[in-house]
Amino acid sequence: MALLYPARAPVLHRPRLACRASSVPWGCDTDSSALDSGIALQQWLSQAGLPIQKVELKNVGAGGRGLVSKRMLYKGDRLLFLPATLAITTESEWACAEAGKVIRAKDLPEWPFLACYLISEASLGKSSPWYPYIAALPRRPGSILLWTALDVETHLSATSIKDRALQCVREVEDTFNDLNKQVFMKNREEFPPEVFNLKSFKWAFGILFSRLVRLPSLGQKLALIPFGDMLNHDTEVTTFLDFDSGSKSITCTLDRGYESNREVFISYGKRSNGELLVAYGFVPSGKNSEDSVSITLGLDPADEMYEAKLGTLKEHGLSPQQSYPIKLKGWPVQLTAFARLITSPPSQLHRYSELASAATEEQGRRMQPVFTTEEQMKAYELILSACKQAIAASKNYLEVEQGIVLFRLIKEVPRHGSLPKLASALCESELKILYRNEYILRSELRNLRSGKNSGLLGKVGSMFFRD
Ligand SMILES: C[S@@+](CC[C@H](N)C(=O)[O-])C[C@H]1O[C@@H](n2cnc3c(N)ncnc32)[C@H](O)[C@@H]1O
Repeated sequence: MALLYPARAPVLHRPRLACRASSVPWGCDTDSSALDSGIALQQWLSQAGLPIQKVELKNVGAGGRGLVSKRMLYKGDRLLFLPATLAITTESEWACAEAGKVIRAKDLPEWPFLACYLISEASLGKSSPWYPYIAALPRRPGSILLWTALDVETHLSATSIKDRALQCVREVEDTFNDLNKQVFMKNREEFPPEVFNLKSFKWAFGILFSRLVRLPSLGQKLALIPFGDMLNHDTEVTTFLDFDSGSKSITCTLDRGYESNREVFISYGKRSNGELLVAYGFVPSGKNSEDSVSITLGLDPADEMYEAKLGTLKEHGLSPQQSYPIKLKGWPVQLTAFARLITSPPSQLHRYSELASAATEEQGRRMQPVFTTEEQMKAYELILSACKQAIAASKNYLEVEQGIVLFRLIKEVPRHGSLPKLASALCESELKILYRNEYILRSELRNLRSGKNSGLLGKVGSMFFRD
């Protein structure tokens, strides 16, 4: 691939393999040394060409460190102007050239490539040109990778993100196992096991999950942006980091003004609270209009039309179990179509294909299958029962957890990290969405039974939302 911009590391220095530090993890302890290493990072960046900033690194409470305005900032102001050479991408030069040569020859996807790069540079300690940056990275990056599979099972079972969380942990482990077999074990001199192991891989992936950004102006290229990655997320903000071809630097343009000494935020993308927990290890406390709960419906194996429905679903690229995101404003039209198919009697065989098509992401946006009142009611009853089950699971988790918290307070048993707290916050935000949808569904069903159109759904048999 052609070089998009010069990608040399700031200080060119090629350490020998023997320089690798043997212990993992790297980075700083966010409770104590975080701000010091962050300030050292700022000094290093200024020497390497980062202009004087309108924001400075400070402790900001819930978000750990963040960037705070040094003076009044206005909508449209641009921040950072970080020279592109100070961003870590797949084009950055490897301080350990031998390891870089092996990895480049494997033509890896960006994520595992960058994970290997980060481990390689981190293990070189001060011999890596990125040392001041790596020293300021959290030793325990907040992402689901800090959790064990048992933690996820214990604390996220009542939430709709559990499967995604488990899949995420599994995929990172599988990627490590593949690389270990295919690359590390075959090149032990460049990839010693005390450095390239599952623990360091999870650390690197945790850093990538919680800090990597896509740069739209560079064809969605992935990059770690020192200092820019100290910006915390706000669900209402739309500002994002990008490469600016005029200044040949990474900047962001503010979508709003900030008074002096206020934390400045960017957006990590449109994500539900569950997705933020999995990738970034936090649940936002305020409103999140992108928040959603995944509702899963499935074909009933006892349905006499099971095979016919299954075949139709397959034809449309759907599985016998499908998950759809429901939001505060309601559920997607595709979910109604899927529920309609599941509840369809044999006499409706001729409509199965139409319903399966309307249950797909693509077609659901355009199609408006017409339902009779009775058909609509059956579909809503099914969705309502899925909501009720999810509500019961969340309430149960919160009750048990609150009981345990009381027990912990009495016994002064330390909590295991903040997992229960995060899981409880997620359960509470999911419950809000579930209760709202339960309310809408009940009202709709009441109105359908009495032959009234509630106005909540607009036209009966029409849509709820089409994103
Ligand atoms: C890109 S880093 C931002 C810098 C980070 N605060 C630090 O001290 O290194 C992303 C991490 O910041 C924290 N974070 C970002 N936005 C947050 C928010 N709105 N609430 C709580 N934590 C947040 C999470 O730990 C997340 O994994």
